[in-house]
Amino acid sequence: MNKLAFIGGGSMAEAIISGITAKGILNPLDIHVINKSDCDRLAFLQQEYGITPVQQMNDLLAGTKTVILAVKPKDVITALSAAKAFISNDTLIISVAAGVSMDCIEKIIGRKTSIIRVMPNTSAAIGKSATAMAINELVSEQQLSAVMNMFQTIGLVALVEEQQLDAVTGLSGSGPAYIYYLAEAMMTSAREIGLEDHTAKDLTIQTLIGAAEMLQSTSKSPQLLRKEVTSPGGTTEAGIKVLDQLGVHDAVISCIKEASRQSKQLGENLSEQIHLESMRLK
Ligand SMILES: NC(=O)C1=CN([C@@H]2O[C@H](COP(=O)(O)OP(=O)(O)OC[C@H]3O[C@@H](n4cnc5c(N)ncnc54)[C@H](OP(=O)(O)O)[C@@H]3O)[C@@H](O)[C@H]2O)C=CC1
Ligand SMILES: O=C(O)[C@@H]1CCC=N1
Repeated sequence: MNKLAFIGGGSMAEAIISGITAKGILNPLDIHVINKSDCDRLAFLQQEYGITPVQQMNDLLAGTKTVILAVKPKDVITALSAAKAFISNDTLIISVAAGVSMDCIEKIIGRKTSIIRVMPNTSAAIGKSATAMAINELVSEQQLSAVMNMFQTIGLVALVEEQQLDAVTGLSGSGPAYIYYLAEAMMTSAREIGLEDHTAKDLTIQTLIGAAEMLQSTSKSPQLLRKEVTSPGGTTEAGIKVLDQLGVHDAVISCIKEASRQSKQLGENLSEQIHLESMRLK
């Protein structure tokens, strides 16, 4: 891969760019990025990572066979409609857009091409993304291997079926936000019970890192690890009792199911929009 084109230079594009430039797998100048209108953002990405900002879609897609679609689902039709004239049968489209099916992408560009749907998360910025990807039947072994390699430089990669991507989105695509939500609550409580901000922050972060690394490095289940922290009649038991009374376990399950449902909904909304547009043109 000698040129990589990003349609959309927002948070997710930055996380991927940050991760792959840090690993040096591509010359930053070979990463070309276009936005809808935010030129300041492109200038920032250029200054921070050395990418090449682009203003016109034909310039973005000239001389590349690999495009990363990194716009919000609601912007996919406009973005791909502007791109489709410059997309050929051997272009590989890598889409990170939540919920947007390969079928929708093919309908918008009006042809079949290789498509890889990828659901990374923003921890890609530090090489720690939990990424899942699904491929269509036109993706060659060489394309899959190149894209797997690229995303493996920014974290763990799992290959899944396309219909599993909504579940992935609810779990690990949105997942960092759930952990930040927990961290916010831990830090707020720490301040309220008398700790300095910097101490609360350091202890919270180290507790999250330590717990995550314990989960990764031992074969013990989360339940067993939790039991090991919980002394009968002790502090943890008192705290967890409150979480149970407040239904936090069930709330987390509902949260992930709802995020996954919304991923599906975003895809359905787009599909409906494409259908209405095709009826209008008839
Ligand atoms: N953020 C996350 O944690 C994750 C996001 N995703 C997915 O990644 C995608 C992007 O999300 P995110 O980066 O957060 O969104 P952002 O809003 O941060 O970025 C979207 C970018 O797309 C650009 N854009 C919009 N329309 C067009 C267009 N027609 N042509 C070119 N560029 C365009 C915007 O440019 P401008 O500002 O000029 O309008 C903006 O820079 C979404 O589909 C989301 O589902 C997937 C996994 C995790
Ligand atoms: O919130 C969103 O829609 C995107 C998809 C996964 C994470 N962020």
